[in-house]
Amino acid sequence: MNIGVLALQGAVAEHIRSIELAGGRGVAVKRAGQLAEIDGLIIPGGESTTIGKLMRKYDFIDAIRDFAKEGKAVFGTCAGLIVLAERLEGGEEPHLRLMDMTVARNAFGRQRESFETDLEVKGIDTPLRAVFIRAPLIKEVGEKVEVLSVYNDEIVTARQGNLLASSYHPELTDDYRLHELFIRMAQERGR
Ligand SMILES: NC(=O)CC[C@H](N)C(=O)O
Repeated sequence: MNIGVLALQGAVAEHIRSIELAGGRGVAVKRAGQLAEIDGLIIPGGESTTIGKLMRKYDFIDAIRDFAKEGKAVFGTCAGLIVLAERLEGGEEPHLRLMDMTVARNAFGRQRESFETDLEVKGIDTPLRAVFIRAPLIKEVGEKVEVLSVYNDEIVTARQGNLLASSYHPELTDDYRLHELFIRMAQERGR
């Protein structure tokens, strides 16, 4: 499976490493034309406002929306989750509007800006090591969205068909099982 990582800003090399550990081929995606060559796309963590601006500038908005509507898999991590959301709290302009969820940015506040924890995730047999960095939270989801994990009663991993989202950074540890799950999602389209 060729898995692209949107390479406009953020944690690109780390995702490529995790994709390769999970048995996929990682590709840095810098132009919208490259979407034709990949089976799944990861939108990395970083700064969502910046990623959104660059996506508009380099014509990625409609291109990624079409890619997802064809049934190809898309995975947003941290800032990437914010970019996937249909709605953002605080009246901020959403970006791709693909996943039926309302997201709060920087939802952990200053005291707990960054931390690591072990998370139960549906579909993964033992807890996943997760790194949260100024992480967003999913405040509300539509009926097509399946909640895959919660942390302190808040939703931090979710799936809607071919779309996957995590509040945390799964690429900053050696635990690449969420990348394995995503590669399986990308394979489902190929059948
Ligand atoms: N680690 C991250 O991706 C942080 C996301 C950042 N807080 C944002 O709003 O874009």
